[in-house]
Amino acid sequence: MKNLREDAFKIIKSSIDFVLPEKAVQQELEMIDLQDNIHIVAIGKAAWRMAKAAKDFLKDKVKDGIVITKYGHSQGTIESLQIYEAGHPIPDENTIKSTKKAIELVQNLGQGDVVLFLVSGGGSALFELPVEDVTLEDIKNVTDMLLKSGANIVEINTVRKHLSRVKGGNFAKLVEPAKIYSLVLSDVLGDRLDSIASGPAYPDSTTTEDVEKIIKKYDLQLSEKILRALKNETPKHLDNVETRIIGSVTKVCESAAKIAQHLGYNTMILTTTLDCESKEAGSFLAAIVREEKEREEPLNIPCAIILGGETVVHVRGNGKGGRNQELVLSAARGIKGYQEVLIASVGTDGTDGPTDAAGGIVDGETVNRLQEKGIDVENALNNNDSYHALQSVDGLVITGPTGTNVNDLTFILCN
Ligand SMILES: Nc1ncnc2c1ncn2[C@@H]1O[C@H](COP(=O)(O)OP(=O)(O)OP(=O)(O)O)[C@@H](O)[C@H]1O
Ligand SMILES: O=C(O)[C@H](O)CO
Ligand SMILES: [Mg+2]
Repeated sequence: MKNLREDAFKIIKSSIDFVLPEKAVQQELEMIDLQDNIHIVAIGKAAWRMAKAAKDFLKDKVKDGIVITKYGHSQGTIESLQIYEAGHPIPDENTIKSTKKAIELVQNLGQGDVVLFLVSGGGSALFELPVEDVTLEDIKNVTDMLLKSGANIVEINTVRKHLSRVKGGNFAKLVEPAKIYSLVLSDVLGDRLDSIASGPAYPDSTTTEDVEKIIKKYDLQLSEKILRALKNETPKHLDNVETRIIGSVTKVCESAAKIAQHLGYNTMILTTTLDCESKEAGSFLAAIVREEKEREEPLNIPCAIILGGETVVHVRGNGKGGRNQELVLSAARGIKGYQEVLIASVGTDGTDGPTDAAGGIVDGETVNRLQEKGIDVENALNNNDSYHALQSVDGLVITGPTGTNVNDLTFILCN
């Protein structure tokens, strides 16, 4: 007899453990021949763990460095490094303050110096100094607007890059003539290096014309001042950068599949590039569950069907939630009444939207339980209030910050 819920938590925990940054950072550093006097700059939700791994491996070769991560994501001091925490997903004063410190650290370096740049998702909010005339308040407003617009992360970052002195390759320019080795933990589908954390040390493939298209597509209401600032073009060529990807959503899907197999499920990775609306992904997953229960297709049961990616939410209500929570709540509608089924979805960083949950988990009883509590699923979805709905039926997955960030893992278990 399988306990699907227990198995789901095992799959979540073990597959996230598998993509923690330590091993990946070390393996990569073993292959690069770095001299002494290394300067570390680490940004993103996984910055602390990446920097700690680098310092533990390189030891006294590290001269100095700086870590900029989200509030609650650092785990103490690291010798020779300054540690900062800042606002995410909306940048704040500490974002600007710590970014200035990072610039101070690198701007007077010479040709023989090396910056080890450790990049992870979340970096866009945590590493920012706006172009002239644009204020932190402006950046906050534009970020909020973009995050709620339904634009995907590549589009969001296309706009952000053109308002920044560090994004879109501009940081690499500030580091010149020193060299940058960049190790990247990818949370962008397709691992687009100029999008991950808005590519501070990668030649930017997006242009001011792309920005204009995005503004039109999402009907973004921007002031004259911002529109003028968005005419800044980003660097298209960089000579001082070498970049390597050390982890991605594919890896977390592969490890989830391995664990599910080990737990006795027939297993399939359906996609590693799920990118539609969260609610629609939920409906689609429910349809797959029904197919399994009615016809045992595409896999014989017990089965685990695994998806990786990053769905999007058009936030229209004023509730609390995240894309993973919204996905499973939507899915709950389509699996109502089915026994021995489960759908889970989590952000591998441990935070889904502006909530303390990593994601959510639902089964065939979820909708009935919500009804008993007097909660209407459609209302909750319309108000983007998946967090409170799931909370009332023990449907939240809470891991705390995990120290990694390789996008979202979603899976179905059927027995
Ligand atoms: N009430 C809500 N319900 C559903 N989704 C929401 C809600 N409020 C915000 N969001 C979504 O949460 C997202 C931001 O949260 P989160 O930290 O999970 O993003 P992220 O993409 O993982 O961040 P990063 O990519 O910078 O690591 C926004 O894109 C927004 O669409
Ligand atoms: O920080 C960001 O821009 C996103 O997490 C994508 O990397
Ligand atoms: Mg992310």
